[in-house]
Amino acid sequence: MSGARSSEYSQVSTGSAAADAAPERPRAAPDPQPAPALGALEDTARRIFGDRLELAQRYTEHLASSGIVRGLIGPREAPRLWERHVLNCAVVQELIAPDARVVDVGSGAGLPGLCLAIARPDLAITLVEPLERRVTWLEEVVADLGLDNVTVLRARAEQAKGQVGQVDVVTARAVSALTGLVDITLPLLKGRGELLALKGRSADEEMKKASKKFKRFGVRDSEVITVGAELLEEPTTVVRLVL
Ligand SMILES: C[S@@+](CC[C@H](N)C(=O)[O-])C[C@H]1O[C@@H](n2cnc3c(N)ncnc32)[C@H](O)[C@@H]1O
Repeated sequence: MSGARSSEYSQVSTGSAAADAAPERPRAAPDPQPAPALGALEDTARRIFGDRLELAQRYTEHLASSGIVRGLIGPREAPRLWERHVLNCAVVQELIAPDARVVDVGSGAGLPGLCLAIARPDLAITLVEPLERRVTWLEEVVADLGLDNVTVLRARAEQAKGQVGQVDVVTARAVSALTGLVDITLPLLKGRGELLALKGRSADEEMKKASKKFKRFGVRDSEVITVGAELLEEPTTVVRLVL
């Protein structure tokens, strides 16, 4: 594409913790940014990632450099990659059972899928992402980090059912409002498992609107959970639907 290279910055749903990451369309590719130093967050990050923290740092460097240059994340996100994105996503690990098979729908720059794969090498994670440019970036990062528990699948969620096998948990962040998200994610569970949708302040309202569809999909239990409150200034809100 000429001059005005099309850019696909990570867009986030209204009211989410990362709501300020609104899409932008600059005329030229933005400059790479230095990965933000952990600083005061180092202890927290060590508690979340343990001895995998160096891998998380390398991932954050990818986000700040090629992730920004190639339009997967907005340049204004660079200074707050840790608290708004990487740590905020990684704390969701506490909701996932050991050795679970996880599908992250609409992974974009690997949020939350890559954060979970780094924090939890026991998980088998498939990143489902339709856009080629994002898939290429994800494959490069997965190879560089040596994450052998990750598969990258170029597909829309609606097409992925036959390709992902049995799934225990589907994750999604900033892909769609819950009422649309249930349509594209719950079929992947084939009648058994959980959706963990990372949401913001709109979680309760989204749950209310989507609840009309729950019976149709066999949702047995639903709740809005806050995770990471003891670790993060701004904890993560998760909608959990159990089939
Ligand atoms: C706003 S981005 C969010 C990316 C990442 N989850 C995050 O939180 O930064 C939405 C992503 O969902 C992907 N997407 C949109 N519709 C999808 C679908 N039907 N199935 C799978 N992915 C989809 C887009 O290509 C994009 O990468």
